Amino acid sequence: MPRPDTPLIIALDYPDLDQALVMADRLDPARCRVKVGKELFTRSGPQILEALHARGFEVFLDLKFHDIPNTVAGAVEAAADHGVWMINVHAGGGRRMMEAARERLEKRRLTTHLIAVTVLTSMTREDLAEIGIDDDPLSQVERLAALSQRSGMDGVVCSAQEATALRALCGDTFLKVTPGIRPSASNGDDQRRTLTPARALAAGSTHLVIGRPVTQALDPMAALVDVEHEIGR
Ligand SMILES: O=C(O)c1cc(=O)[nH]c(=O)n1[C@@H]1O[C@H](COP(=O)(O)O)[C@@H](O)[C@H]1O
Repeated sequence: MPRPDTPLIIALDYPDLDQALVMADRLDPARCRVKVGKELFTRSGPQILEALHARGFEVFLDLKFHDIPNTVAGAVEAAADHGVWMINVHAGGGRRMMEAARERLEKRRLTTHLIAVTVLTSMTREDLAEIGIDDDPLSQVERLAALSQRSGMDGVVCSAQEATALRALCGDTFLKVTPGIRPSASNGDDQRRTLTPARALAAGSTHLVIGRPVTQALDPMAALVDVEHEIGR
């Protein structure tokens, strides 16, 4: 199966396997990747990964591990053993945690992409202040992205609003996976640091994570085609 030549990752945020697969069956694995997150994986377990792989999809398993180094290294190894395309940890777990995750994958020669979440796209400067970080999201994202790169991550999750700054800081090949993508007509839901698909790509995002604007649309496929047109695909 050739790698899909697309930056699009569709978030299958559904409460069970059946609903997720109804959506997956309407998508083309040559035109997008899919993301399995905490709710779906907690309900369905690895079965959903097998079902998506059988349909030819590359899967981002988004479980955002954040724990002591030894625990995260084991969790990352278990996730990568499912043969997924990408997995993630929280950069806030620190250098030793990220290095332990990277070392475990290297020891096992597992080639899944390993990236770190910087500042969640739902968070604002005020949210950061409430957890004791008196700084703007961009500065905190830059700090965590630099640490992630030094700790052996392949890239980060950030808002597309920070992608241009991270391109300058970490280079073109460092992955910038950006959720919080909102076509101009849609509302932001619980997201706070958003950008449209076209502006996100122009800013330097390497991958766009899109959930509700597609999955909750009256016609999900039409919504996806609109996004593809917007980014010139
Ligand atoms: O790691 C993620 O994927 C993630 C990080 C982040 O900072 N913000 C964020 O929204 N996400 C995920 O990206 C998806 C965004 O979905 P929508 O807001 O519905 O487009 C959800 O599955 C989130 O769990």
